[in-house]
Amino acid sequence: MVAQVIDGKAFAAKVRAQVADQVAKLKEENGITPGLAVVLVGEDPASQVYVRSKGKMTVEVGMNSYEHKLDVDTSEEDLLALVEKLNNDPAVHGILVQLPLPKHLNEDLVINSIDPAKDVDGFHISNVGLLGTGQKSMVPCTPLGCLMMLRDHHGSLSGMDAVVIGRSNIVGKPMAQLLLGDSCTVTIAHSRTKDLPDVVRRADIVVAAVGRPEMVPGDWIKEGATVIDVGINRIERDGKNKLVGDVDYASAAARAGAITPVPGGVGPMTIACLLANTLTACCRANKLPEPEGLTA
Ligand SMILES: NC(=O)C1=CN([C@@H]2O[C@H](COP(=O)(O)OP(=O)(O)OC[C@H]3O[C@@H](n4cnc5c(N)ncnc54)[C@H](OP(=O)(O)O)[C@@H]3O)[C@@H](O)[C@H]2O)C=CC1
Ligand SMILES: Nc1nc(=O)c2c([nH]1)NC[C@@H]1CN(c3ccc(C(=O)N[C@@H](CCC(=O)O)C(=O)O)cc3)C=[N+]21
Repeated sequence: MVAQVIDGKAFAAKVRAQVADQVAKLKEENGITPGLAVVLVGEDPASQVYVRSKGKMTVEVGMNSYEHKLDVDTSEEDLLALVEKLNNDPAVHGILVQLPLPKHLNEDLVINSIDPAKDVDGFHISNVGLLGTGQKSMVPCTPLGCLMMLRDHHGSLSGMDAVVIGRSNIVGKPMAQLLLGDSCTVTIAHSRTKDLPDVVRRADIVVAAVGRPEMVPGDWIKEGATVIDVGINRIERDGKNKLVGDVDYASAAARAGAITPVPGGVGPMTIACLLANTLTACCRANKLPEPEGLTA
């Protein structure tokens, strides 16, 4: 089987166009412009790239972008004070604190200090609890993007066997919750999983979120399965810097029914969903109807 390529880049452009339409409508009919604040502590080069491209796309869909770049040795007190200021700023509808934070800062404490209504990453314990109990919440962007692509490709996911490799709070766990919400039979695999190849071979849907370059080979993939590759790994090959996923693309594409590429798959969808979440947060804050098709 030769897999159909799921074009995350094109899908993300469609989502952003939908967001842009709604933003224009909000401005025209209600005089409101959604605002997204992104906080970056330190100078990690990869994080700087993401923050820059988030800012650019935020402006492209007609929203206001507020970037806060703090010194690598910023104190927890100062960071919490900035979050509090953004919580109280009516022009800010979404707040994202770029992770990972430098080691001296308590990530859980900082994330849980964000107003849950502005937590467009969906990482606040209150949003995690709402998602886990099937209530309206802010849904983490990367898993939401993966779910949108899966629903678009399959229609219903009901009854499918899904294996999520990775159990992080930002990808693996919320991804599993969303798949369960769509009535998949969900297995969460991790570094202690026994017989990972056999576990993956059972899956109709494989979501790989590990952070190990090309770890999943094609012979783990059931013929015709759908493969969603979340991994973003920078490697050097033939003297060149390359971006690869957690899946060995060539061998997996030879067996899968559909597969997301890296780059151009999950990454662009993550940013599109961040903008969608900011729009949703803005509508909720102003007690306006929520955009359709942009939430889980
Ligand atoms: N495209 C996008 O928008 C995004 C991409 N990413 C990328 O996704 C990847 C995962 O990110 P994240 O979830 O934050 O990573 P984490 O490092 O937080 O989690 C990795 C998970 O993989 C598991 N794992 C590690 N080694 C193995 C192994 N050999 N076999 C099975 N499982 C293993 C770990 O298990 P254990 O818990 O037992 O240690 C852990 O649960 C990274 O490449 C990251 O860059 C992340 C966010 C967004
Ligand atoms: N609070 C927080 N929220 C996040 O959502 C968050 C975070 N912290 N920290 C880092 C990870 C990673 N992440 C990516 C977003 C977009 C691409 C992306 O657009 N990737 C492009 C390629 C980009 C490139 O070339 O480097 C692609 O896959 O096509 C990748 C990774 C969001 N994260």
